[in-house]
Amino acid sequence: MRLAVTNLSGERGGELIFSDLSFEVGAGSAVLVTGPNGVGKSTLLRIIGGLLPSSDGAIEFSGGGEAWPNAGAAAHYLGATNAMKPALTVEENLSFWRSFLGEHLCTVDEALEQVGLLDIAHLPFGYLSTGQRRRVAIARLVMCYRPLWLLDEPTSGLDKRSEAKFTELMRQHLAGGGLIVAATHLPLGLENSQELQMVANR
Ligand SMILES: Nc1ncnc2c1ncn2[C@@H]1O[C@H](COP(=O)(O)OP(=O)(O)OP(=O)(O)O)[C@@H](O)[C@H]1O
Repeated sequence: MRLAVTNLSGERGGELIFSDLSFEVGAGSAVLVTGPNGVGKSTLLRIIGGLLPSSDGAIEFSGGGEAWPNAGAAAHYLGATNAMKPALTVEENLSFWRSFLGEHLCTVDEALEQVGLLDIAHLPFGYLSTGQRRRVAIARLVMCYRPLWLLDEPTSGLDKRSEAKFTELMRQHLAGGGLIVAATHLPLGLENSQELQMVANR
């Protein structure tokens, strides 16, 4: 599988944020998107995931067959807000995502075990600390398969131990032929990665 981004432009609120951006990433590899605050890293991830329209250029996802016909279908998107309902328990949130996403790799309990949160599965998501919330969102990635992981500041709020565990999970994903595009201000500890430095458009 391969993701190719060619001459991509993105805008927010009618204003051009970046233009002529091109890169490719293949199976087993990661792209780390870096650059100053506001340069458009999150915007880029959201455009690749099909959550925002591009204003120009092309995004091609090849080799995914009928199951993954485009980048949006092939992607898990881990954004800043974690995509969980605060009033539902951790277990209820992940059970919803498991039935919604399909492509099961493991059960809810096994996913929570992987991020070390099985003991708080009964708590409402809204009670959790910042780092615990992030770890529940990471459990979603390992519970249901998607070849392309789009990660927005994935280690934000994680303690050292959780960060190391997440690096291990990203390595496993890459070793299984997965792809990662991550916006980050911090190194993620991945060997098979290239950096895409975004620079201000204005
Ligand atoms: N809905 C919106 N309307 C107008 N401008 C927006 C909107 N959303 C974001 N922006 C602007 O788009 C620009 C790019 O934002 P984006 O979140 O992609 O940056 P980023 O590189 O991810 O920043 P950071 O490193 O702070 O996370 C910023 O200047 C932001 O203020």
